[in-house]
Amino acid sequence: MQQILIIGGAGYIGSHMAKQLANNGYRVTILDNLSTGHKQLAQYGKLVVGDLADTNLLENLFSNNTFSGVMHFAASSLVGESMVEPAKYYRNNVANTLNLLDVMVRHGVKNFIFSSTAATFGEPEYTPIDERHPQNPINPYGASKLMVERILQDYASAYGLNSVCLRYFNACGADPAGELGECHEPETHLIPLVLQAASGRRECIKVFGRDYATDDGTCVRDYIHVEDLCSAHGLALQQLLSQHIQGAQAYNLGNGLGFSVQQIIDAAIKVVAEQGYQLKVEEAERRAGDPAVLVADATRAKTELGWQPKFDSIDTIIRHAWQWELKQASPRNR
Ligand SMILES: NC(=O)c1ccc[n+]([C@@H]2O[C@H](COP(=O)([O-])OP(=O)(O)OC[C@H]3O[C@@H](n4cnc5c(N)ncnc54)[C@H](O)[C@@H]3O)[C@@H](O)[C@H]2O)c1
Ligand SMILES: O=c1ccn([C@@H]2O[C@H](COP(=O)(O)OP(=O)(O)O[C@H]3O[C@H](CO)[C@@H](O)[C@H](O)[C@H]3O)[C@@H](O)[C@H]2O)c(=O)[nH]1
Repeated sequence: MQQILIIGGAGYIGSHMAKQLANNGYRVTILDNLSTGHKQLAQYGKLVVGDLADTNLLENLFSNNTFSGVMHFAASSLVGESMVEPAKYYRNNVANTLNLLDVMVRHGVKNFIFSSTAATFGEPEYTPIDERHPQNPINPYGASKLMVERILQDYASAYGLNSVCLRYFNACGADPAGELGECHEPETHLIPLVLQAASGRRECIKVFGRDYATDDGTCVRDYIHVEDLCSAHGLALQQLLSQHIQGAQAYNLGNGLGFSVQQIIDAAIKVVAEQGYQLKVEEAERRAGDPAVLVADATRAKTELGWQPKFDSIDTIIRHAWQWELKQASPRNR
C-alpha cells in the first residue's frame, strides 16, 4: 500500500483529500498544527499534530515512514490578513514550505503536489485564465504561493523533485456523504456565508459591490467542488507515481463557468427554500482587491491529467454545502 503524507489534512480541502485517498487504497498520514484545521475532520488518516516549522518533527516523520508522495495544503490563506500581516504569509507559506521540500530532498521523496491559487494571477488581463496568463499577484498571499511555484521549478531542475501545482479557483461544496465540509473561523467565503445567513448562524449576507462591469454588477467567480479538486490531485498523483509527469508542472482548476454573487445567492435561496429556510441580503461597499471576473480555463488539466469535474452544477454544489451547514447549525454542534 502506498503511503501519502497530507500536510494540512485537518483543513477543509485536505480532509476531503484524505478521504478520497483512503477510499482509493492509499495509506494516509496527516500532519497538521490545527491552527485553522479541526481534529474531527482528520478522520481518514493517522493524524500527527505538529507544525511545518518544526524541522526535527519533519525529520523524524520522514525517517520513520516511507512516503511515496506529499500533498501540501497547509497555508495561511486570508487575502485581507496577508495585506496587514505579510510576514506571517511569507513565513508560513514560503519558509515553512522550504523546510518541507528540503526534508523531502534529503529523504529522496520525489513527488509533490502543491495547493496554489488563482490569486497568483492578480488582476486578469483576459478570461478565462489559462496557464499562459501572466502571474502578477496583487497581495502577499498570492505572492507567497507564486514564490513556491518558482522554487519548485528550481528544485525540479537541481534536485529532481517532481511537482504539480494545482491552482484552484473558488473551492466550495462539501463531502456528498455529509461527513466533511468547510468550517473556517472566521469564514470569508461566499457560499458558506450565504448558507449561514439561511441557517440563522449569521444575520444576513452582504453583497460586496453592485457596480462591477458584469451583467448584474456583482463579481463573477468560478466555483469548483472540493471533490473535483481532490480528484485532480488523485490524477496528478498517479501520473507522478508512474513518472508520466516529471519536472515542475502547473494546472488551473475550475469549471470554466462564471457565477455572479447574485446568481449564487439566488441559487442558494432556491435550495434552502425547499426546507422552509430564508435569508436576508444587504448591500455593502466593494471589498478591496476583488477583481470583477475570475474564470479558469482548465483545458490543460483535462487533456493532460484526464480530469473531468463531476459536480459542476451550482445547485449540487450548494446542496452539498447546505447539508453540511445544517449539521453545523444543529444544536448538538453548537
Ligand atoms: N479554499 C479555497 O477557496 C482555496 C482557493 C485556492 C487555494 N487554496 C489553498 O488550498 C489550501 C487548503 O485550503 P483550505 O481552504 O482547505 O484551508 P484550511 O485553512 O481549511 O486548511 C489548511 C490546513 O493547514 C493547517 N496548517 C496551516 N499552517 C500549518 C503549519 N505551519 N503546519 C501544519 N499545519 C498547518 C491548518 O491547521 C489547516 O488544517 C491552502 O493552501 C489554500 O491556500 C484554497
Ligand atoms: O460576504 C461576502 C463574501 C464574499 N463576497 C463576494 O463573493 C465573491 C467570492 O468571494 P470569496 O468566497 O471570498 O472568494 P474569493 O475572494 O474569490 O477568493 C477565493 O478564491 C481565490 C481564487 O479565486 C483564492 O485564491 C482564495 O484563497 C479564495 O478565498 C467575491 O466577489 C466577494 O466580493 C460577498 O459579496 N460577500
